[in-house]
Amino acid sequence: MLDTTRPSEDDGTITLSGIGKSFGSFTAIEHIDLDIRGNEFFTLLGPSGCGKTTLLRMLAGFETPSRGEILLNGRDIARLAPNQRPINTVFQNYALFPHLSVAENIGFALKMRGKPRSEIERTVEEMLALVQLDGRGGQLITQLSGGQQQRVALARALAPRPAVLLLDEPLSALDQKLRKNMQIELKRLQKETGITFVFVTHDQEEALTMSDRIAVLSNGALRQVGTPHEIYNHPVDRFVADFIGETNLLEGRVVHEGAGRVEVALEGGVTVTAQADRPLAAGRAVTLAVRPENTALADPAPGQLCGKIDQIVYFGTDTHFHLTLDSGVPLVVRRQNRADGQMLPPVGARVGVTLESEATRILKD
Ligand SMILES: Nc1ncnc2c1ncn2[C@@H]1O[C@H](COP(=O)(O)OP(=O)(O)OP(=O)(O)O)[C@@H](O)[C@H]1O
Repeated sequence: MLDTTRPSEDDGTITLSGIGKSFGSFTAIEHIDLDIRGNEFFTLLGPSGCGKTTLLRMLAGFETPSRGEILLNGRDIARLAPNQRPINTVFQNYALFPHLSVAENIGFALKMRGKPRSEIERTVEEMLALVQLDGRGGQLITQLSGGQQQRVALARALAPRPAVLLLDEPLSALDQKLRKNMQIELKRLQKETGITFVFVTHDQEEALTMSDRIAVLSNGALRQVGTPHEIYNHPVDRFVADFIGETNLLEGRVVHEGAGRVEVALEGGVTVTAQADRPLAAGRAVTLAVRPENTALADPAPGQLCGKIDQIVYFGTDTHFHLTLDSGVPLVVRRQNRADGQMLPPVGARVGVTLESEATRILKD
């Protein structure tokens, strides 16, 4: 139904070059170069205060960059007013008009633009179907649940068919279950409409599930841009490794010069194999990152990482063992639960730990 109006491949392409934003003497955004592709579900992810909202507000036009260019489909839009940009925003609090009906809310922008009544009605019907609220057009906003209001907010933002939809933590007011449903729903809407979505969240799990690509920000700077798989499995530095999912960090020194598979002597003297994406000199101090799911418990043996179990946390699908290694460093081992009543070592037990060398990475710094 929407295919006739589907944007073309290069529609909704955003290029940020040298973008920065200062508030007085405070620099909220350092210097950002970033390409967001047309038809992409792109997520800005980072802790509170890292500059996500400021970046989104510059895309929307609510904030003017202190420096740099914002190109949309090759055209500089950095100094255009919000309503002159083919960009719409869905806010955290929906910002719906409570005194208008669902249909009037969805058709609002079209009416303001003086579109003919028949066109508005047709688009509103299409949008209601798209967000699965068929037949609800006549209801008042106050008669809807939180999740339904969120759908109306989405439909209203999509109705003028913007090239880009900005979403600022749009799911944070919803309870956990509804939030999961809306994540799937948003992803479907993005694929169905072909509109570029730029999504802001501080929730790493949400970012990993929904995005085509993710930009991880901290302190107003980009740390890494990549697919969820790249960000999760190949974090470039300690910040990204620590922020995305749970990660064990271990300090050590390179035993022999090399790249690719490298031997690292850990604190405490045990040697393990890890992946390096650049040549490293012998003796160089490095940090290793390994996910709990890429470690396993073993019988303690000489020359192997060993430690004591401090705590066991059961999660249904898996169990987390919190250990203190003999070197004093903490480490979490995740073990998938099986239905066969496996014997698990108890708290206080001394155990060995193995690391999957393919999944143990040497970080940049
Ligand atoms: N108008 C402003 N004047 C001064 N400082 C501001 C202004 N807007 C934002 N900042 C500062 O810029 C930094 C980035 O804020 P921003 O709202 O972009 O962060 P965020 O990553 O979206 O955080 P959150 O997840 O908490 O919303 C913060 O330190 C904030 O205090």
